[in-house]
Amino acid sequence: MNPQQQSLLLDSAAQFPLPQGVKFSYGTSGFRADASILESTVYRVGILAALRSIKTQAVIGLMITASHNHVSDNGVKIADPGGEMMSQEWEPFADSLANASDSKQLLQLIVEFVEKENIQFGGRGAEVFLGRDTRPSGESLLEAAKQGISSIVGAVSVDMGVVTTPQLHWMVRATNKGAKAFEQDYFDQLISSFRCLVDLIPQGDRGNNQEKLIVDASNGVGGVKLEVIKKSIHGLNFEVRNAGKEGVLNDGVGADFVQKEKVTPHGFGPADVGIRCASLDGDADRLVYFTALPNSNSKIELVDGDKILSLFALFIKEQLSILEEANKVNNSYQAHLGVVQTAYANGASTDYLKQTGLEVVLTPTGVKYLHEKAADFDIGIYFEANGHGTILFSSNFLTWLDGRVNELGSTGKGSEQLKASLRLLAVSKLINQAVGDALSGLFLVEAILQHMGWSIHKWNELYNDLPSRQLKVKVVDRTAVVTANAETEVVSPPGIQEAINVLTAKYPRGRCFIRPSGTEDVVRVYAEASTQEAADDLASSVAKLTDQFLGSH
Ligand SMILES: CC(=O)N[C@H]1[C@@H](OP(=O)(O)O)O[C@H](CO)[C@@H](O)[C@@H]1O
Ligand SMILES: [Mg+2]
Repeated sequence: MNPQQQSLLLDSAAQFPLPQGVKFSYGTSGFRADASILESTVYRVGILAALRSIKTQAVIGLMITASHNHVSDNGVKIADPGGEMMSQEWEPFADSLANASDSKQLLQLIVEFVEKENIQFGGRGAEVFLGRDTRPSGESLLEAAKQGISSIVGAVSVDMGVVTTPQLHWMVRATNKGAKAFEQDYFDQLISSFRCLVDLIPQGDRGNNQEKLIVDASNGVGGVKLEVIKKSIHGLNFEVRNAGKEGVLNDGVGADFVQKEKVTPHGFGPADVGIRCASLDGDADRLVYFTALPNSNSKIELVDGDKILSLFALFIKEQLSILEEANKVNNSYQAHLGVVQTAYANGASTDYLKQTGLEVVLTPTGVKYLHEKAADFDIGIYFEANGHGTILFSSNFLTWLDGRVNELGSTGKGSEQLKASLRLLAVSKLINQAVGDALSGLFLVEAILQHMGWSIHKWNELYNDLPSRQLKVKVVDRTAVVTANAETEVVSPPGIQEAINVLTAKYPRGRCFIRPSGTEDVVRVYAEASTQEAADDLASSVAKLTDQFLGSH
């Protein structure tokens, strides 16, 4: 690093002092905190993004959002060249940068890291795409990010404006693949692949497309984008509520609220009972469906990420079996389909998926783990119960599919196989290949429901969720809980797992695990059993146990 670069960094960093008494940690969702203390963090993540871009020789994304959290919070995270979350190898560097006490220490950390990683300045420079959600603090934090990026000589930032998190990831991925990546290109891809799926629905099966869908947009960026898409999309009748014009972001609205509270969000009333509704979170990377129950005090039937996954898996399996019929003759590609869940997936969903003959893999909580695992398959479908997920297609499989389409299209034969291939290709374009995306997920759900001719009720009846309960326990040191087997077993402190097993065995269909949260200073307890009372009981007795073993605050 030359002296000119070093003095540029020193001068610029001095304008973003670290707030007193806070410790930042790059968790499952990047850095997150009250927006008022985040300027230095976002500035430093700007530097990090520029370095990452030089290292990878590719465009990197920097997103300013705190997703479903309170409107006064904000956060920042990095998208890697393929649009995925930043490599975990760089997380410790992110942590030390964010916590460097002054500009001298910051510079020293950067100099050492640049040397260790052999980051070569003076090549093609760095390019960072910036995005932010609708939070009012986003604008000033964006300035901090720009300053961080421009403190690296030759680095440039491109402001994508107010976008959903998945849009920014998509733009990074598309640009690095040499494709067009403006917002309009994203919309065009969603709209045309949705259209393609709807046009491929066998005649006579189109039933439910006139039934209205209502989308709760959490008063966030997803609502703004849906209103734009609504102007150009055909074949779907939907209304956007909580679009951000009046209400407060994530306040009694949105996917996180609906999934946790299991009641209708603000803006929904008795007139909506029985209607198919969807809910996005604040940065539109989570999606759940619900329908309000009659005479029930706003209670809902929740159709969560597990059921979205099940719907996608069924549809894809159906298309693959059409192709496999033909493969018996052609002896060609055997696509490896797999689904990825976490321990929070409802046990009934895992049983259902296995019974349908699907390969199910569990990973620890956090999208980066699920995404990585899903990428091992030709078609890997992953979802967290909270509604974050997507479908990944391997490039080998897509190349094979393209070839199939050309072959079948030119001979005019095998129209069922041609349609199945075209459907799978359309799904690969509709669904975001970079990260879970509520908008693309929503259009895929809608296309599949139309294809199946299913109502939300029929979809919800795929299986019945086991009653479950989640609790949080504040302990002295949550890192004392060490887990194994995708967080389903505690290996330390010793003895606690045996005690959990004894309690769990008392309840029919009992299942229970504890793990330290990656985003809050708590240990989470999850329990499920055949009745709600039993699930509640099991959760509270394991919470007590956790408290006994780990001591409360
Ligand atoms: C039980 C639960 O919902 N956990 C969430 C939550 O992680 P925790 O590590 O449990 O705090 O936030 C993550 C980031 O948004 C999300 O990936 C995850 O699913
Ligand atoms: Mg989110």
